[in-house]
Amino acid sequence: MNALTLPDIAAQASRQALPLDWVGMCGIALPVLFDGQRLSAKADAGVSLDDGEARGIHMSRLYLALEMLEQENLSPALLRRVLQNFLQSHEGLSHNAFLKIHTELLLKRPALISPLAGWKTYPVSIEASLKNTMFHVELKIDVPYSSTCPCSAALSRQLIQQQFVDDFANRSLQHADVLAWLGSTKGIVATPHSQRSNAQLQLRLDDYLDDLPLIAAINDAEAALGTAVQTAVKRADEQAFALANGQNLMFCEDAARRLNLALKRSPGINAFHVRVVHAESLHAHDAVAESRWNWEAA
Ligand SMILES: Nc1nc2c(ncn2[C@@H]2O[C@H](COP(=O)(O)OP(=O)(O)OP(=O)(O)O)[C@@H](O)[C@H]2O)c(=O)[nH]1
Repeated sequence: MNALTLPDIAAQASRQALPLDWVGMCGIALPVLFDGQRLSAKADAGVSLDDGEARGIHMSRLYLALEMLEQENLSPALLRRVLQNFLQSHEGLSHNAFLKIHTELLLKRPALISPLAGWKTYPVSIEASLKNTMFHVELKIDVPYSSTCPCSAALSRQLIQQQFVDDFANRSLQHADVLAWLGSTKGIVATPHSQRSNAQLQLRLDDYLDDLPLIAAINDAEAALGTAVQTAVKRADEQAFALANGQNLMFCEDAARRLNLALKRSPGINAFHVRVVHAESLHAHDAVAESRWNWEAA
């Protein structure tokens, strides 16, 4: 076979001269480093195709630039360098570059009482863009937690009171009888419904941060919500969790307001959009609340 020059279709002129907003690849598998951990990730890498005459971009150049992510901890500076590389390798074709990395953070969390700990995953997306030299980073983080309905708790308390009236009407109260009653199923004749819930945080970062504040944002969100889902659990931990939930009744509106206040105080965040989803055990549908701060569509 002759040594032929390989045809380069991307370099041909486009039949329809038209710029494109985003061209690239989605779902590229790659390992990334964060906080010393190697994580399995999927990347979407793209550029704008501003030269409407050009047939296509050079996908392989974007793909190869992602190698920069393998050896260095994820940081705003590293993301910016990758995006700069996208643009340098598409000089004359593209003004804007985009990179989205989706991964799962693995954090070790202590039990509430026992000296145990276990791992929890947090789905995370890091979206970086370089548009006409303007660099932006946005984080998306899912934080699971537990919520107990305050309305259901009040209705349950009323039923417990009613049961007490039924069982103790016209009787002199004896401490031992009341104590035994409280320890029986009649003492908790109704239980409020509670649910595994999810806070979806979208955070726009200050421009010149050294680090991605992923762990700080998760910690701040969990502290604000109060009843993060647990990892290793012994009975003492479960009892402490039951108490924490009983002292932390919340509607989805309460959760969204708490997150709003907490994230405004969280360093490095200059805008956010929060969506909380309570996967109700009362209904087959969810209760949802959203809150935004400094947030306009990008
Ligand atoms: N632009 C573009 N390339 C595609 C698409 N689907 C697959 N490719 C392939 O991506 C491969 C890599 O493209 P390039 O980066 O242009 O490869 P190359 O010409 O060998 O690399 P350079 O010499 O650096 O331009 C090519 O073989 C393309 O056919 C597509 O929809 N658009």
